[in-house]
Amino acid sequence: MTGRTRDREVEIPRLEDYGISRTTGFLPSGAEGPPLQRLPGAYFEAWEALLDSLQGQLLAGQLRRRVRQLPELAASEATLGSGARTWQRAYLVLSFLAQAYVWGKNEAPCEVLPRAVAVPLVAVCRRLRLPPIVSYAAVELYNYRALDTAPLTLANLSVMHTFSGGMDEAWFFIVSVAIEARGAAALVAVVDALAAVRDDSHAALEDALASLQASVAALTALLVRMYDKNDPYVFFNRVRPYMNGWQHAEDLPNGVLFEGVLADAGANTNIPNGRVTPEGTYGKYAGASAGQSALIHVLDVALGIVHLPTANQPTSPSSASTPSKPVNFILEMRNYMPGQHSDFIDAVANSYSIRDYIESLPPNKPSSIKATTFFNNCVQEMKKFRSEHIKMVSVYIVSQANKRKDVGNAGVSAEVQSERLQNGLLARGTGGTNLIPFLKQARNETGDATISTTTTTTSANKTVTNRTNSSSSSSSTDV
Ligand code: HEM
Repeated sequence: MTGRTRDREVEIPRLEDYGISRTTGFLPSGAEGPPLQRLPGAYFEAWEALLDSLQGQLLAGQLRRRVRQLPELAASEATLGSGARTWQRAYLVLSFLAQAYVWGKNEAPCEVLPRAVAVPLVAVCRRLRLPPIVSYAAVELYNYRALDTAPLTLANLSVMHTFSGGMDEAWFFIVSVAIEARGAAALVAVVDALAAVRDDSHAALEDALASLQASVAALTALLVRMYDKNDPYVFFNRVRPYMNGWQHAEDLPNGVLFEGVLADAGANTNIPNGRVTPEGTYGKYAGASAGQSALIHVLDVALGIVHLPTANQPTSPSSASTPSKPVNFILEMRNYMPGQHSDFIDAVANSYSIRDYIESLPPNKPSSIKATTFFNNCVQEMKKFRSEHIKMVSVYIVSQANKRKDVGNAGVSAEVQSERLQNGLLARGTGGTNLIPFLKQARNETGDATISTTTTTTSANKTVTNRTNSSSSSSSTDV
């Protein structure tokens, strides 16, 4: 051990300790198997049967009535057992029913979630350490099914549930699942890179970073496959409404009342965070977003990419002169991941800093420059991923929002309309973010993690400790 590589031993997280697979990453697999396609036994049949007919019930305008008629079933170890898959399946079923209930189909949203769904949903979410609303885990991680025994690629994936019943929505989910599966190799590379830092092994570090770069490039290649089978009009008008939450929803200003969820249950962090009433507790939660993918967070943390709170932006026309409080959307999304997965992000953050290690290498040595180049290649790939993602958001959200007739008020110039859209009217993100400026900030912050090859080190005897997130950051919004 040399002082240059570390000043004290820190832990390198083991994937298996966090329920993460070396082949499927954050997607459930392994000894407990893939996600359950149905809860076992007859007890939960009423939930499953209603989910089976979700689209039909929504179209007939009957879903809400049917939810109100559900029996009050208990979600506990006595009914769900102790294995993770039953709890994950219960979360998927209940969060889909809740989401469909609240938004309906071309109906006004409903503010009160009946106790037959609200109470078990909160119980299940407490167990999984998730908020009681549909999330990336529900629509992606716990929702996939392999068509065959082959690896989880786009050619072998299917999803079990959608809200619209359409193929565009299925493809929207499938692309993310394929990204998660391909991301498994990136997670392995991150852990290998941390071990290489511990061992002060340049060769191992270069191997790990090369693998990481290739993986991130593959994620971007998968991302752009979105265009193949997800039509932007269908996505914007038929799919995206069901991804919405009720943290900043104009038509649900109080959030949603979780009927039967009472104050004492609120001690836990995942419980509705709003007003308590005799009927239940109000909660305000963001909707489902791939910003909740732990994979991207791990890559950011491993590369020393730091995301700052989003710069002040007005959140609605009426508040145009009163900027909103800055929010760190990306950090907040860690509350919307299964607890084990956000624990893993923390464990990577608390392990060695790959970036600090490379910055501490002796300057101008070919080996230092080589390691820096491998590292920067990874950062550049992450930046490319975010650039492609911004283009995609422009196609799927900004352009679609621009086409909506009600955006173009007479007398408002096209320029002002466009600016309004960009600043978060119809183009507001699922989680209520001011969309494009926020995404550009995240992309620019990614670039900030680049290490200069001319100033590879600050001092030859600098020690590498656990992560300090030393990257400088900008909130510039150049395109
Ligand atoms: C039609 C395709 C997509 C659209 C329209 C879209 C839209 C959005 C929007 C609106 C946001 C802002 C946050 C929010 O409020 O939700 C966001 C964030 C994000 N999305 Fe997507 N997204 C798409 C596909 C994906 C995919 C497939 C991934 C990768 C798994 C992804 C990864 C992310 C990440 C990591 C963020 C957080 C911001 C960042 O870290 O740069 N998105 N996306």
